[in-house]
Amino acid sequence: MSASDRVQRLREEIERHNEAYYCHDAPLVSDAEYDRLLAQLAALEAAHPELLSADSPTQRVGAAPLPEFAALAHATPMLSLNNAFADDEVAAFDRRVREALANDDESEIRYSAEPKFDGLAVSLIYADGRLLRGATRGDGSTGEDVTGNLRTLRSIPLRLRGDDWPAMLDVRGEVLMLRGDFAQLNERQREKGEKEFVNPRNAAAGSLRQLDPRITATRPLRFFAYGVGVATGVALPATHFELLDRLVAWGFPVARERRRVSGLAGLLAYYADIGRQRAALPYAIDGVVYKVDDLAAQARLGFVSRAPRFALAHKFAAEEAVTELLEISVQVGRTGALTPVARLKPVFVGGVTVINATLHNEDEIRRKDVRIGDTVVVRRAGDVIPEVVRVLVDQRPAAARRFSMPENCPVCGSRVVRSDDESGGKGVAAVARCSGGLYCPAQRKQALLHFASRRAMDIEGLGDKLVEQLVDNAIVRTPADLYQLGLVALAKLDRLAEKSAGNILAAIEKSKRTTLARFIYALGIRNVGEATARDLARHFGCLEGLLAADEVALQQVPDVGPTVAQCIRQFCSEAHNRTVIEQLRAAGVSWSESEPAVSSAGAVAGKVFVLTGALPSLTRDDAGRLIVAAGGKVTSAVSKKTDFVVAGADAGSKLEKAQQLGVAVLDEGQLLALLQAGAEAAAQ
Ligand SMILES: NC(=O)c1ccc[n+]([C@@H]2O[C@H](COP(=O)([O-])OP(=O)(O)OC[C@H]3O[C@@H](n4cnc5c(N)ncnc54)[C@H](O)[C@@H]3O)[C@@H](O)[C@H]2O)c1
Ligand SMILES: [Zn+2]
Repeated sequence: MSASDRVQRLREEIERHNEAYYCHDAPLVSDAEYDRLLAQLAALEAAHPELLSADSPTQRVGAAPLPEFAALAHATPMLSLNNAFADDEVAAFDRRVREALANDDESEIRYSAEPKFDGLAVSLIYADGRLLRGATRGDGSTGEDVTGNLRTLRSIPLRLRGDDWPAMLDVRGEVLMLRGDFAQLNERQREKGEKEFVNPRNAAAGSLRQLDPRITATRPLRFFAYGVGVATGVALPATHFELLDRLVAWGFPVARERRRVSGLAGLLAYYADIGRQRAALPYAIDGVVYKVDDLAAQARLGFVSRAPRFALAHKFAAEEAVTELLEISVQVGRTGALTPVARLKPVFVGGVTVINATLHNEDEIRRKDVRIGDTVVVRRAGDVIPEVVRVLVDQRPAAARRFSMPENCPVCGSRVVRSDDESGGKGVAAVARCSGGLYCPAQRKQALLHFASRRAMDIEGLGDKLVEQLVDNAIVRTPADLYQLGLVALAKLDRLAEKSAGNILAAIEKSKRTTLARFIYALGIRNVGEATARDLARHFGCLEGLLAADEVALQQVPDVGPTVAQCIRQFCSEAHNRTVIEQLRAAGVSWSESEPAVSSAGAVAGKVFVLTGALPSLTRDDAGRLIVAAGGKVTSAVSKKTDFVVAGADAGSKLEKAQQLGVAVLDEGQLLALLQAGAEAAAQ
């Protein structure tokens, strides 16, 4: 293809993206991809100056205003900024400024440094201190009149404060949406079944460019001022930094993070500092902006076609990039949850090369309609795991394939089951899990630690480090293997002296005598905690009864609902788990078949207790055991069903809740008295 054809193609493609981005607030590609295309075009035009034309996207700002809005001509143009990504580009900028201002090399330039807001630029015209008109940037010389919409923003003063303002003032600044507000807006849009926005910038632009200001009024938009276009009638300060102070005095919000810095070192230090704060800032920024602070010097430096010479945008590495999704594979986590992971064509994003990105779960894949072979937008922000944000559907190849979760665990082959799950703040989502909890290598360490924990089989000394070594050296695969361990194998492990190896073997041996409740709890069945395990043990009396029970039978047990019943059923019907249970029993793990009869006559029997705070002499576990032995029940959350809250020192929200609900509150002494009374009643 000839250079002229390539230039033509690129211009058409870029114009298409400009229209989608600036006119419809719905970009088709990531900013990084767009910037790449623009850089390609600029490079071609530089190599072939004869192809350069004034209407090239490299020479213009933004896009023409939409005809739906009245056009508003800017008295002084609203320009873009020259961009830099690398430090040496910043050094070149600083050098150019010094040369143009004929500074000798000794004195450093003073700059005003500010965050680069990722929103959209507007101009606000004040006449005699009152907001007269407001417009978008448009193509730089003509914008869209959005006065009515801008009036709905609380952060834009309708009247200027003080009385030293210019008779005519053109304030330049950015309209944006705070990240928290953006997330909430998208949540609402999703609930209403309306279009979600790709990012805060597009949400802000789409919200401001509404034909009906009443809609804009419902959108959480903010304004931050960063400059002045025109000011008549009063003398302005000598520096940009002081001009920002003046804007504050007139009632405008400006960036709190702005600083005055000197020379190249000052610029780069500021860039690094804001880069560290970036993820914690309430608004999205895509870099920082450096401006020569001295306003007279700014005027001398002037402008090139589409940007001032006195300013530079130093951008952060793109947090989003576009790449190809080659395959979807499945990872099994410590708790058995299956996570689909996108295998990507390597792409540079957020400062590193990314080859995998999470797809979270099957619902997310369906919601985003991600298919194998798709071109996708990948985001990596801060230290967050890279994720697939969305698909560029118009680039989908015919051969793209849908993904479905495997029926069997890719690690151990056990059946995969789906259950509703609270997944970290994202609400309820159907999570696919491997049901081979006792057998699955992916879940081994977790399962063993739980099995050995104090309230389960109580194997003293079998902690994190040891489990790690036992599993990594393939000495132990399932809890049943623990009972086959010998001194020789154990003593070979790092840092384990013969004596402590002996202690651990003794602890393992001792754990063989247990109770049914502990054993059930030790199995680590999802949603079966200590209290439920106890209820199950009491209800069925023997393990065989539990293993044989169907979901209906399981729901006869107090507090066992459909979800818990289903979890138990799935666990017990997985053949791999049954094998491990048989091996455990064969190794000698045992309990007396009917649990010790519980007293039921006392004041405590059948009552529901919640323990909170530190008791003076009993540990919380001891108190719990005493209550259970007396036939009571211990739960963790206070509700209307709670009979007593036992509160010690530093009791917090649970005590408050009890007081709200009018639940009786006991101290340790009162609890012991109640237990005593219960025991006496039971003895009669
Ligand atoms: N994804 C797409 O399809 C697509 C299409 C077009 C443009 N874009 C993106 O838009 C951007 C280019 O647009 P641009 O020409 O507005 O350039 P720009 O956003 O890189 O820089 C100029 C703008 O910076 C803003 N700004 C923020 N903080 C500022 C501050 N403190 N002082 C001065 N100005 C500040 C102003 O709004 C100004 O108009 C690029 O990031 C590009 O990737 C993307
Ligand atoms: Zn598995």
